[in-house]
Amino acid sequence: MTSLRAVTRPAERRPSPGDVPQPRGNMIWVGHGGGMVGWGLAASQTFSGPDRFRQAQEWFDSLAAASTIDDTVQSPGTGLAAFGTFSFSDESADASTLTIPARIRGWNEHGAWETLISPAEDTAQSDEIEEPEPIADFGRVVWGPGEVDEDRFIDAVAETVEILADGDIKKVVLARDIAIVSERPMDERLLTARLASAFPSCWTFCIDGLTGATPEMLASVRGGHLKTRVLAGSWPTTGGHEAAEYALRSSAKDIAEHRYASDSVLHAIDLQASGPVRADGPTILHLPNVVHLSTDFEADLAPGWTGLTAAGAMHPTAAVGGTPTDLALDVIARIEGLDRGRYAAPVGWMDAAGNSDWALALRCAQIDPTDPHRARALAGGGVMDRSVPQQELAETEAKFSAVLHAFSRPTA
Ligand SMILES: C=C(O[C@H]1C=CC=C(C(=O)O)[C@@H]1O)C(=O)O
Repeated sequence: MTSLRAVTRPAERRPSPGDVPQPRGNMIWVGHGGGMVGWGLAASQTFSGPDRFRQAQEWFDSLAAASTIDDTVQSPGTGLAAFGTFSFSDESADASTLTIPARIRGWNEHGAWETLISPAEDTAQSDEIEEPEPIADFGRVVWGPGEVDEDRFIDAVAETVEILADGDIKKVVLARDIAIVSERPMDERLLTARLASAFPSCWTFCIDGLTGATPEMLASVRGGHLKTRVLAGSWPTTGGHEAAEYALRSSAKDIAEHRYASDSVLHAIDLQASGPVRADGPTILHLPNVVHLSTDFEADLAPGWTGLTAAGAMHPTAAVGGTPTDLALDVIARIEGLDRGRYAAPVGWMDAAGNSDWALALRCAQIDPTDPHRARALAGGGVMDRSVPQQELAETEAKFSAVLHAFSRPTA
């Protein structure tokens, strides 16, 4: 087992996107009053199959136990920290990964810090930073149908509605994808800066080229306390926020759709909690492009649970899978026509003190690892027996507009 040495010291200021030296290969997390940017490689591991979350936790725990951590800041994310993305499906061709960068710069409401991570035997850590490559716009960006075009998505929703009419399956979440092509290589620093400023109430991320701003949190853990935000039930804000909120509040289909998602999370948290689970919702979450029904849960985790294993046990919630889970996943595998890759699965970070944020990778695009001019974005929605295919399509369009905003806004 590799052993590492992580040294964290206070920093004078929070990093700006221009401090990150490279356009791609970064680990970026921004949201809710703090953030971290990481680059370089100290250690990395891939995981696969149904057991991938537990494997990842064990790998990180053993590495942390073998490593030396010298941390004078002692805040969430300081010391030894890893960033990760996980595949949606147990059978996905995409690997799930944890990566520990060589350098992390972070900030929160208490201040800023820097962590250098190197092999334990390197006693002289260098804090020299290479000259940053200038941030460059990607020029003209075009997008079009991916593997599942609009007609195919409409057919898939209609077919699913027929299946749901039998009553055994209550809800299935179906997604479609679009292909994005840029004139010049995509720059993660620019994409995440745009997303973080346009969606301040979301968690903006870029890990392994998976880049987005998600409003949904599976497991945010601080000092053993878990917070979860479940979203399901949506209305596009194309006709204004007030009209969207009214439509959502009075839609029996969306209220039922939300209930399935929040119940699925509550059942999982009940098994993970050491005491009572507090719920707050459903309330309405306003985003620029869409409004959602939203419920927050909080609980103290029982011994043995971590943010990652809790997120893994919740996954896939009925916000991205369906109800009942197994039957819904079966319909998705038969009808959707996509490998979802890391879309709609946990994305986030963890530290050796047990703090973590594992969000659901929604409103995101995966930059092609072999061609930085290309990315694939996915978006979906909950299909119920009352769903209208054209409305579900419009919902995915509104959801796509979040990530497309980051690709399309002209530079100032
Ligand atoms: C599956 C997605 O959204 C989920 C989260 C919020 C609302 C949803 C809905 O109303 O269908 C979905 O459950 C997506 O954004 O791709």
